[in-house]
Amino acid sequence: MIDSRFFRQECYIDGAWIGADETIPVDNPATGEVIGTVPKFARKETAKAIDAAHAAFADWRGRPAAERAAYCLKIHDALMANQEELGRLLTIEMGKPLAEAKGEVAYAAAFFKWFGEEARRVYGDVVPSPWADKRIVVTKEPVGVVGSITPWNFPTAMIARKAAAALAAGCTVVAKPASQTPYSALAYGVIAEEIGLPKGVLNILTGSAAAIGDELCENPKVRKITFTGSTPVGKELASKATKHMKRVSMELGGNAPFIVFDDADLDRAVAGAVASKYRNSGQTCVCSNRIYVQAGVYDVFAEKLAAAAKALKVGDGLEPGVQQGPLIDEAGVRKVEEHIEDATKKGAKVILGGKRREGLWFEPTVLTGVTADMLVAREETFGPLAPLFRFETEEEAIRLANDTEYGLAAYFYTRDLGRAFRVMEALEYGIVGVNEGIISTEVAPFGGVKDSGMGREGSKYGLDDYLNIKYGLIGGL
Ligand SMILES: NC(=O)C1=CN([C@@H]2O[C@H](COP(=O)(O)OP(=O)(O)OC[C@H]3O[C@@H](n4cnc5c(N)ncnc54)[C@H](OP(=O)(O)O)[C@@H]3O)[C@@H](O)[C@H]2O)C=CC1
Ligand SMILES: O=C(O)CCCC(=O)O
Repeated sequence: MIDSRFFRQECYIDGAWIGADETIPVDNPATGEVIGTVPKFARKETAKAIDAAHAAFADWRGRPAAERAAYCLKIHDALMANQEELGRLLTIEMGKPLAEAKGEVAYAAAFFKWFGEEARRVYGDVVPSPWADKRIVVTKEPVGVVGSITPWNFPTAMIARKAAAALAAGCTVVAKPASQTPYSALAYGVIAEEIGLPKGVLNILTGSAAAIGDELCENPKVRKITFTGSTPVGKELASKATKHMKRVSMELGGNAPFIVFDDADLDRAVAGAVASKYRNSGQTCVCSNRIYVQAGVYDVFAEKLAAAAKALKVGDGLEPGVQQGPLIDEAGVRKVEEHIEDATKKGAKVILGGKRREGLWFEPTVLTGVTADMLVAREETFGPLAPLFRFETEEEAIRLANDTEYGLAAYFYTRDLGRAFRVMEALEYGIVGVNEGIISTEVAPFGGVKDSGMGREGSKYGLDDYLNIKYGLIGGL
């Protein structure tokens, strides 16, 4: 049992906490211990939450933007005031090191601040009219009830990216977190209660993913589906959402290339690769998945990366100084093993790590001699495995980097300004880090192209995903 007022084992629907007979156990990936349960709700309870959000919508959208902004800022303040406690809860259910978990809480809070500020800047337009006696007015309106489904790897921040934009825009929300990490999400219910957010504006429910997903997609009162998670589930949800022509935002899988050119600042590239690859033990959709290194610096880069990765401290995320927590579950560990096994069978060499440790930990791993025919070139590993591919020319690097159905984040390192622009423009990705391994910030648009999804989160563009445009023609002047 976790000693925290944020630890709630019931769902938050229409401003009330509701339990269930049927529950889902939740464990701590570092210890394997069951830390609690959450309700296993299905369609009926989801419909109830949707009704609550629908009933709350008219009042919420009608409030002045400044009032909605004030609530967002209160959520920001509550997250920051409880950063340590919420960070611990996140580490216990998800496994990431406490420093990263606290960083995630601050990252989540930043979205509430950003969108709270943006709420007051939802401008419209007056379009020059082609008629002397008519005027054209364009306004923006909240889309309505939003159904949000989020993954386990950023249980606090992924809800924030969606709910902050939705609430600021005037939408109400029904949020379904991942079953493996529900408590960080339910903590928003405690915050909503404490700051007096009107009931029904934010509802959080746990349970059967398929049943909740179906109700969110098929219930016509929901006007938008926003999802972060795997590409197959995202495609399924997007296709179901077409039944009622709902708006959709999809933040899906990635297969990020990380390119190191001969002219790169190698130490900077190594630091960027470590940050990008091993953040959250490799469990992010923007983690570099394929590291392409130009032939002239391949060996020295491999050596430096292995040395840096070797220094990472692996252990329970609550232990001071730990930088690599456990993976989320056994399937996650098996996927890393499978990628290593496949690569070594086809000729790759393990120069660091390569093995799991007792429990769900995996050693930070570096592979050399990796080629395009290996599994790791095509699939997202979602673990602490850095595969190094060798390339000769800029054209080859771009071709290899783009040779994937994904298009979320890409990274490259060069000191040549012309190359920086050329390669940035040639990469078919929604996000490109040039001489930078960490690209996330609430002020920039996060999102992908191709099978990595559609829509943008964060930034001034992030609000548009929650707004409909209305054109008014006023005649008879
Ligand atoms: N883009 C990203 O950030 C992420 C990408 N991934 C990728 O996906 C792989 C699998 O991870 P996984 O957690 O299984 O990702 P999923 O896409 O399965 O899960 C993400 C969210 O979707 C829910 N969900 C699952 N199935 C359905 C469904 N049929 N209808 C509605 N909602 C559903 C999950 O609920 P529940 O937890 O209850 O099953 C969870 O809340 C990872 O290894 C990684 O490659 C994973 C997480 C995040
Ligand atoms: O993995 C994800 O789904 C999101 C990555 C977190 C971020 O950097 O915003």
